[in-house]
Amino acid sequence: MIKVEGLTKEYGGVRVVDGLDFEVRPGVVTGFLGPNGAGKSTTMRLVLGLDRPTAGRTLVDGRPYAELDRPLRRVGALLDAHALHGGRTARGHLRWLAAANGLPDRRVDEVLDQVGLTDAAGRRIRGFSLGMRQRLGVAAALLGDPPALMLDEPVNGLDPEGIRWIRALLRGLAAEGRAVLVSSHLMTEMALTADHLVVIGRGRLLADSATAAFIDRHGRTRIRVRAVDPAKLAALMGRSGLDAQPAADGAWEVTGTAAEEIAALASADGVVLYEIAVQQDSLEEAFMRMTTDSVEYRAVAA
Ligand SMILES: Nc1ncnc2c1ncn2[C@@H]1O[C@H](COP(=O)(O)OP(=O)(O)OP(=O)(O)O)[C@@H](O)[C@H]1O
Repeated sequence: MIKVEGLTKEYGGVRVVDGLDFEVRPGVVTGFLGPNGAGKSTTMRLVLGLDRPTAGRTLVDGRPYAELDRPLRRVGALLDAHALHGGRTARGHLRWLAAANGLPDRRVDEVLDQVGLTDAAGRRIRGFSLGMRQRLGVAAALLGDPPALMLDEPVNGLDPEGIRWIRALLRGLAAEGRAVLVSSHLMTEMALTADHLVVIGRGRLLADSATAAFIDRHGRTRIRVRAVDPAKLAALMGRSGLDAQPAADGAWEVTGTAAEEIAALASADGVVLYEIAVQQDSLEEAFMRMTTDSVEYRAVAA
């Protein structure tokens, strides 16, 4: 379990993380979302003790990172896939990490296999594609078989097959009871991967809820209807007082009411419907709706 308590970080008087409180629970993939510059990477760096908080604290298994004995066994992290020593081989890099953390050498081959890099194990990292570097970073995070994982943009640079692989991996790790925190800008991917979301903007907590509940709360639900006689439907929509907008294809989109109510209205008016569909906003739409203020603030500040 990872805990963030009253976490605040200022750089040169600018507050980039502002009183954050949240938990990353075991058995769940928690998506960490926020517009560019919201403070996600800074928060992860603070959890890993790579920087000091201005106020507040972060805990891994109830202890600050600096107090962890063999930290790779407690929390694995993928931060910046570029920050690798290019002259080393993949296996050499992992062996060095394993040795530094008192981990057995056999873990190196296990994690290379787990991330699909066995065939490239003897190659120098400088020749790796971004996708291969991401896989190597994931291997390093898994090396200590830790109960908690933090991955910053792990799908960055991965092809569709790689993205599916990460999704399955993260879900599998959570299913094993691990706490998984993952940031990404790919909303469709997050909607498929994360059970829970922590959303921040300007360093502050904007939402901490189940993914489905977040979409319910911040997204809109539209009922899309089409009738055999479009003119009759248009007249009904005009009279109904509903929040209805015509779509380009002759359909109408209605918000703020239930599908049953529209069906009943149409039936009472003799309007024959041949399409009635409930459409919910995607995670991306819900996210954009909730973070607009945050984005605007930064645009002005910039
Ligand atoms: N070492 C540093 N010195 C000064 N400012 C910093 C430092 N690290 C981060 N910042 C600033 O803190 C803010 C938050 O950055 P951070 O990288 O944590 O955001 P992010 O949410 O991860 O963004 P992105 O989605 O773009 O990766 C940014 O305005 C950034 O410029």
